[in-house]
Formats: sequence, structure tokens, C-alpha cells
Amino acid sequence: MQSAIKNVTVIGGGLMGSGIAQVSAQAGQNVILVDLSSDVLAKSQKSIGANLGRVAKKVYKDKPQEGEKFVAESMARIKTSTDPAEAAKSADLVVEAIVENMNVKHKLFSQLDAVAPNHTIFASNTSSLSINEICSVVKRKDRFGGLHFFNPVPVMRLLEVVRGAETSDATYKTMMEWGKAVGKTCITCKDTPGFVVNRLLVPYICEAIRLYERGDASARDIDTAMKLGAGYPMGPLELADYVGLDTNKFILDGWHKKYPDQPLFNPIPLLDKLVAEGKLGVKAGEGFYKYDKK
Ligand SMILES: CC(=O)CC(=O)SCCNC(=O)CCNC(=O)[C@H](O)C(C)(C)COP(=O)(O)OP(=O)(O)OC[C@H]1O[C@@H](n2cnc3c(N)ncnc32)[C@H](O)[C@@H]1OP(=O)(O)O
Ligand SMILES: NC(=O)C1=CN([C@@H]2O[C@H](COP(=O)(O)OP(=O)(O)OC[C@H]3O[C@@H](n4cnc5c(N)ncnc54)[C@H](O)[C@@H]3O)[C@@H](O)[C@H]2O)C=CC1
Repeated sequence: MQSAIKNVTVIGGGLMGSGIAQVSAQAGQNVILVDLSSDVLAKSQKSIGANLGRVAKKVYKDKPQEGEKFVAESMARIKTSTDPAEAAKSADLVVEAIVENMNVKHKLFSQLDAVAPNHTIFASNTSSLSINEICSVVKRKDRFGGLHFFNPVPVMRLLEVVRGAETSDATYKTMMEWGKAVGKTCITCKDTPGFVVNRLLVPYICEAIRLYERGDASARDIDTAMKLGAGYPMGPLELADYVGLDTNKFILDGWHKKYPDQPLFNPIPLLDKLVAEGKLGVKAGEGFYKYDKK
């Protein structure tokens, strides 16, 4: 599938941004990966190299030299930067994957809107915030939408393409084509809280945390139950650690503020406690479980 997009700027070099940069580069796109921290960028490049190696091992099983070439060429397509505005100047598409905070996203997009070329499409990878609200600060509302990937990006095959109230047909079509070009199956969703997957997944994870908090079952047993009893690849508490407990909390707090009468979105004292203690899950070395720090 051909895409009109050739140059992608991915802002946020964390868990999601590094995966989005990887799949874009793998698909032949020129990528600039941006983060405020050069340490994060160095870590991201390392993990992208390792993950491309896993892909190469699978795709070029009997042709190790071609596998090495694939890794080297994909890596060469990814440049890094700590300057979002400069990196947006050459972009056909900007995919934002920074912290799940409306004010921070507003600040970034208003800065980018002033410098990015006219044709550049802006997209947010937000898990839970409203696309219409995020794009309220830009003039190019017709060239703005949601591109919601799933963790781990190189493995999960879905991309939710979200149309805001003012997303044009042309922008929507380009986003769908780009999603296919980077190897994803795209579904379309309105700008509704959590889109499809998170509207179902987040309340499920939260109910599992409440079950554990009440002492109804151990963490291990809750996870085993959902893996063996419902066929999920990970249990809900393992998944919460994998997504990041801070991200889970950002989502829940945002929805609780917006929909205070919905009990599914009520704060969870145990989640708040773990986040306050810096136990953010896999990335921090501890959440519901302990992990080797990467
Ligand atoms: C919060 C939001 O807004 C939205 C979200 O993202 S919600 C979270 C959505 N994600 C999920 O639900 C993930 C559920 N978990 C899973 O699907 C699986 O446990 C998993 C894919 C993460 C790992 O699978 P696993 O079988 O336990 O581990 P593992 O054997 O290491 O990996 C499986 C395959 O994926 C590959 N893989 C795993 N992580 C990878 C990565 N980061 N990059 C490239 N390849 C990777 C492995 O190489 C392996 O490939 P083969 O089977 O072909 O050898
Ligand atoms: N963690 C997950 O499973 C998923 C998260 N998301 C969404 O993706 C976004 C990013 O999430 P993660 O990658 O998990 O977070 P993360 O914390 O791993 O990475 C965010 C990165 O953004 C950087 N950053 C913050 N402000 C910035 C700015 N103004 N300019 C440039 N870089 C900046 C930070 O330094 C950090 O490295 C969030 O909106 C989240 O809701 C979407 C799907 C899944």
C-alpha cells in the first residue's frame, strides 16, 4: 500500500514513540524521533535496534545478511532530535506520543502549528483524551486526527484511526492509507472516550485492581485466571504494569474528572499509592510485580 506520507516526525521517544518510529522506518519512511531528553533518545535507539533484530530474525530466517541490511537500512532512516519545532518543519505527518496531559499536548501543538508546513497532518496517539479538545489550539483542525497504536507497537496489529469533528475526508483517507502502509489493520472510531479498545480494556483492568485491593485473590491468581480462563495473552495486572501504572492513572483520573457519576472511573487508592511510590510497572522495575530494570 502506497502512502502520500514520506516524512514522519514522531514526538515522544518513550514506550510508544519508539515503536511508532520503528514501524514507520521499517515501512521505508524517513523518521525524526524527538524527545526532550537525549538519554531517552539513546535508550530508544538501542531498543529499536534490538526489536528490529527480532523482526529480521523472523523475516530473514535463512538470509542473515539480508536481515542485517534490513536492520541497518531501517536504523539509518531514523534521525533523532531534541527540538520538536525544528523537526516538524520537514514533516508530512507529525505523530505525537508525549505524556498524557492536555496542557502539555496543547503547548506542543500550538508551537508546532506555527512552524509546520501547510500540508502537514498532525495526529495524537492519546489513549484517553479528546481529539477535538487537543486540536482546539491549532488552526489546521481539518488536518488533525487520532492515530492510536497499541503496546508493543511492532507486534500489535491494530491502529485506531480517530476522526475529530473537523477532520477532513482527505486527512482521514491519508491517515488510513498511512496506517496500512506501516503494516497495521485500521479501524475507524469517533472521538469518544477511550475509542474502542481502551473504553473496554481500562474498566476491565481497573476492576482487576479493585479485586486485588479487596483481597479477593492474589495478583498471580487474578492474572492466571484471565489467561487460562479467558484466553488473554497477559493477565490484567501484568498488562497494567506493561502499559505503565502512571498511564493507567492518567486515563482514570481524566475520565473521573469528566464523568464523576460513572463508578467505573472512580479513583483506586492502591493505584494512586503505587504511582506515588514510583512503582510505575515494567519501565520502573516494579508495579504489581518486580522486574529487572532495563
Ligand atoms: C494503553 C493504550 O492506550 C492501549 C494499549 O496499548 S493497551 C495494551 C495492548 N497490548 C496488549 O494487550 C498486549 C497483550 N500481550 C501480548 O499480546 C503478548 O503478551 C506480547 C506480544 C506482549 C508478548 O508475547 P509473548 O508471547 O509473551 O512474548 P514473546 O515470545 O517475547 O513475544 C511474542 C512475539 O512477539 C515478538 N515481540 C515481542 N515484543 C516485541 C517488540 N517490542 N518488538 C518486536 N517484536 C516483539 C517476539 O519476537 C515474538 O515473536 P515470535 O512469536 O514470532 O517469535
Ligand atoms: N503506554 C501505553 O501502553 C500506551 C500509551 N499511549 C499514549 O501514548 C502517549 C505516550 O505514552 P508512553 O509512550 O507510554 O509514555 P512514556 O512516558 O514512555 O514516553 C513519553 C515521552 O515523551 C517525552 N516528552 C514529554 N513531553 C515532551 C515534549 N513536550 N516534547 C517532546 N517529548 C516529550 C518524555 O520525555 C517521554 O520520554 C500517551 O499519550 C499515552 O496515553 C497510547 C497507547 C498505549
